[in-house]
Amino acid sequence: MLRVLITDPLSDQGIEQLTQAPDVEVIINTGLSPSELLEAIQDVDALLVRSQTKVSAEVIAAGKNLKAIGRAGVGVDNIDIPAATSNGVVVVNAPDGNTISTAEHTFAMLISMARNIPQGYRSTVQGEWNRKAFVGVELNHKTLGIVGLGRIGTELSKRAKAFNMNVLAFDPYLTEERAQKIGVTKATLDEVITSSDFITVHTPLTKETHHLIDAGAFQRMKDGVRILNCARGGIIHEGALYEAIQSGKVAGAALDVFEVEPPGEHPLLTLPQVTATPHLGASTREAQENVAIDVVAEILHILRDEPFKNAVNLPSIPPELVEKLQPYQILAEKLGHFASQTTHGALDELTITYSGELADWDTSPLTRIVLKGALSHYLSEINYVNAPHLAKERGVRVTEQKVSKAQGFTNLLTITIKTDAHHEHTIAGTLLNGFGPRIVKIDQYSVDLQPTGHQLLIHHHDRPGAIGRVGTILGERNVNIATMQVGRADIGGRAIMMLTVDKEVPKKLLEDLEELEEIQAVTAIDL
Ligand SMILES: NC(=O)c1ccc[n+]([C@@H]2O[C@H](COP(=O)([O-])OP(=O)(O)OC[C@H]3O[C@@H](n4cnc5c(N)ncnc54)[C@H](O)[C@@H]3O)[C@@H](O)[C@H]2O)c1
Ligand SMILES: O=C(O)CC[C@@H](O)C(=O)O
Repeated sequence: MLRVLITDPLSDQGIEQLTQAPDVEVIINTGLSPSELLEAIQDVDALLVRSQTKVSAEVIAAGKNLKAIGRAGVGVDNIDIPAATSNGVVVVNAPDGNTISTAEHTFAMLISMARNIPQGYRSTVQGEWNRKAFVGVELNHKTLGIVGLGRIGTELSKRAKAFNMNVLAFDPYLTEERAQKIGVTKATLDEVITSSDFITVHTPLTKETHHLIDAGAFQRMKDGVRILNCARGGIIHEGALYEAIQSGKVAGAALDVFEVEPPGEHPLLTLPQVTATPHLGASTREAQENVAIDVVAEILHILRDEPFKNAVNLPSIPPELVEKLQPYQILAEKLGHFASQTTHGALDELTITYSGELADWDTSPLTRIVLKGALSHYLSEINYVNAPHLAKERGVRVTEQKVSKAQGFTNLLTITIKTDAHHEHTIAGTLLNGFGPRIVKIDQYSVDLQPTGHQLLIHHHDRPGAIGRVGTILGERNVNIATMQVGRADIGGRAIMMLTVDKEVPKKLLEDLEELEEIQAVTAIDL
């Protein structure tokens, strides 16, 4: 049974998907203290959170069975991603489900700030009728500066244009072509800062964006500028914003997020120019349903070893590529696993050559899988999330090569492995239409082998009787040979036998085979 722990409030629709899954046990435990979380995480396969639960390195390390962390929403700054990666835990989020809600919320805050709606409401319910104190500004022809033109920034720009605003956007990944398509003006950060009447941030909180809008930036802004943050507390320096409002430079600020949440008795909240909401950007029925459904579907895919798309600590793969590469997954993993079992010593270098149709695709996901296969011989806690990280940590040099010719095959995946004991082996495999994965080459020998079960790779001299003697010894010890292939470099020279046997071959039997005069080496390989 797969155990999924939910520690933040999640929409019922998402939870239902889990409770209806016959292979899943759902544990809902919200509002846990850090020590309670350390206890609760111990034997679960997946953890589902929103933004409240702090998923620290300690929490991840305590999750001995933890395979996936799902974030019902976009921002994953409450999750220690490097710790998840090195522990082989996939982190998935639900990046699309709350985009519209957050863009609408930001726009709602923008209009209400321009027209002093919260201030006017507060005054009116207090019995005042003060029409002079709350004179606002129009949005028409004003400039909105957007920092971060991702999903939310883009949706916001559409709403701003509908109100006849000029939109300036700064995003390091924004091309001129995309800016034109969206209908915004591509700008530098400085242009956004110096030319906007309203400035809104929609970036993630990273080392680069932390305090991106600081005292220096406020000084360069237009007098009477209005500021919005519906992304993450910390992108705007709160102390500098306070000073800029006090000095009259900034006419208003609308904040949905704070550096520390809840902000408590925050100085900014004492200022009448500041309107605030308690991190409500994604708080609509629709957004919460969307993100819960999306993230639960992803978690189920991961736990069931099915393809998934929204991993934060894995590069995203376009669906059409997932479809193309999926049939190669078993081949890639088995080849990696095979190659590592044929060598002695610590893995030093791994060269993966993609030939034929494979040469035209982005094969980096297959490289992860080859690495996982190769390293699983050495490391038990390996998966395709942490495989590149663990390979790098151990100093394994990984090289990918692409060759359009595939030696007569439509596709060919070749792995060359070198160890510090100067062992080098090459193994190649292909995907045969209708027949699945096949190993077709071991070093210089051509073979045709299904990469499955217990295998014996025997290096020997090509002499009469050698094959018979191996068969006799195996038969005497009750080891049944299912298939056998022989390959040789030249008559009477070096040769290999590749045997598929029905059970694991005991070490003593391997040693006895090696005692035979014609035999040079015997390696048991489990695939
Ligand atoms: N208030 C809420 O409830 C709420 C809801 C959803 C998302 N969010 C937050 O909103 C933010 C944006 O979400 P999104 O879904 O649009 O994300 P996104 O990934 O689609 O967009 C982020 C954009 O920021 C850009 N960016 C990164 N670093 C930058 C930098 N230094 N300067 C300028 N641009 C930079 C990226 O290129 C990207 O285009 C995130 O921080 C997310 O956590 C808040
Ligand atoms: O869980 C929430 O409501 C906040 C979500 C939001 O901050 C996000 O980054 O997706």
